[in-house]
Amino acid sequence: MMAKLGVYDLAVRYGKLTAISDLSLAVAEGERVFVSGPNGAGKSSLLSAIAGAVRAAHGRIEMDGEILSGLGAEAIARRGLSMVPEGRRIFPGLTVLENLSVGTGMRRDRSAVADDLETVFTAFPILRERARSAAGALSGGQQQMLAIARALMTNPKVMMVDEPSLGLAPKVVDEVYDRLCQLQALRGLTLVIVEQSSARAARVGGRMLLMRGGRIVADGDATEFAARDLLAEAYFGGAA
Ligand SMILES: Nc1ncnc2c1ncn2[C@@H]1O[C@H](COP(=O)(O)OP(=O)(O)OP(=O)(O)O)[C@@H](O)[C@H]1O
Repeated sequence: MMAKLGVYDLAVRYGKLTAISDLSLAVAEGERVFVSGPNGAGKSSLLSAIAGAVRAAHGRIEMDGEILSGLGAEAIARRGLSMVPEGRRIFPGLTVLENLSVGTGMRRDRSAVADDLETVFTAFPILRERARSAAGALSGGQQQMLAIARALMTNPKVMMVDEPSLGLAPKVVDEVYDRLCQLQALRGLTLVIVEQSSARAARVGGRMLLMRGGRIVADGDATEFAARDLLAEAYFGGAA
């Protein structure tokens, strides 16, 4: 079967620094894939290259067999792939509604935009309640929901989320993942999520990739990684 998302022999460089090398990856439609690994492993670079936010030095990226590499970020988003960047990057001075409307300008199907707005408000009722509030006045968890909701406004088939847990309390992280999983089920989304915690990934469930030095060094079910990390913690006291 053709992969929903295919990455072939990808390399990303920043000047002399190689952030990603020889990376290949196939993600099936509807799959949930966690990407883990230490700081600097290349997780954000992988997502950014797929989304067209950074240029690949070489390699090929395909969605549904169509080549995405070389297209700009907006063209890629229009084809149904969107990214929620690390640190959320919402516009704090704009209202929630204005934040959600950013990026819908490129779409001509206004009634579909209204439908998508309704869908995200149904998925995140708090955003409907706070529609006229400044985004900067939302809590951290609500800002993360807004960032996810904004990415949904381009009606993606594949969504990538860079560290949704960052800076959030565990209970809030639970809620963010509950919403993400609901949305995935509802829309048949394919999800790629950067998540440092194997325990968290195992709890949510899915496949997990471990990156190190710009490569994928392990690929399996998240529960296996969590079990391994627990074992390492028991032996080495948390140095996993
Ligand atoms: N814009 C950039 N310019 C130069 N070097 C960069 C840039 N972005 C990332 N790097 C470097 O590329 C390597 C991979 O970084 P990347 O952010 O992709 O890793 P990461 O696994 O997402 O790490 P983190 O968890 O810290 O975000 C690191 O050595 C980083 O310093």
